[in-house]
Amino acid sequence: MNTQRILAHFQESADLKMKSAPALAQPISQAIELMFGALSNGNKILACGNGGSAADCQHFAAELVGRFERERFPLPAIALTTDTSILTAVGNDYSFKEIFSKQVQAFGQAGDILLAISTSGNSGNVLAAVEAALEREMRIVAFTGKDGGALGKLLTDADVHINVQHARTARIQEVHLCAIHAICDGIDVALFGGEEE
Ligand SMILES: O=C(CO)[C@@H](O)[C@H](O)[C@H](O)[C@H](O)COP(=O)(O)O
Ligand SMILES: [Zn+2]
Repeated sequence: MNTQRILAHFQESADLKMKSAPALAQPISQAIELMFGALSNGNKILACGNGGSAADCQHFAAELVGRFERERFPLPAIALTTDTSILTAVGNDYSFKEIFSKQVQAFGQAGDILLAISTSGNSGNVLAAVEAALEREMRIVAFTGKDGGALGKLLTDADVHINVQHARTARIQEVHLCAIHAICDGIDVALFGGEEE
């Protein structure tokens, strides 16, 4: 295969990251403050998304429960994408739309955070989870792409919206992962202090 096509993936990904950074720095900083505040109060973070975004939820939870770059105590974050018995039972007995919202109703408490990831902003199960979380007085950190979709419109001023304005799902996800790592780093800096860069 012509390597030009492969090089173009790297170029587009790098370009979008650089183009997105100025607009995303502020909401990422707000997400760090919101999450650090919740964790400091004894609250937890739940995370939901589909496909590659489900993997991002698990990636994020692993870095909070395990560690990111610094040795520290475990922080409470749960990916709602992993328990196949819950996912299949709720999907089978109720609907696929409810696979995350039922878990938010089961585990979510006021003051907890829902990390909701959808590149289209239109996945029904993520929207239902956000609605359930808002009903429980949780706050939302939403990662979206494109125009933010219906998810962007559900958010309140108390929530955080990290929107990557691009049409291509893969590219949006690559920026989401960079933002997730920036949040993990920011939480560690909030806990332990760090070099201001
Ligand atoms: O990873 C990818 C594409 O890169 C896919 O698995 C993708 O995540 C799936 O098509 C998702 O169902 C898309 O959902 P969403 O991001 O629009 O909420
Ligand atoms: Zn993918």
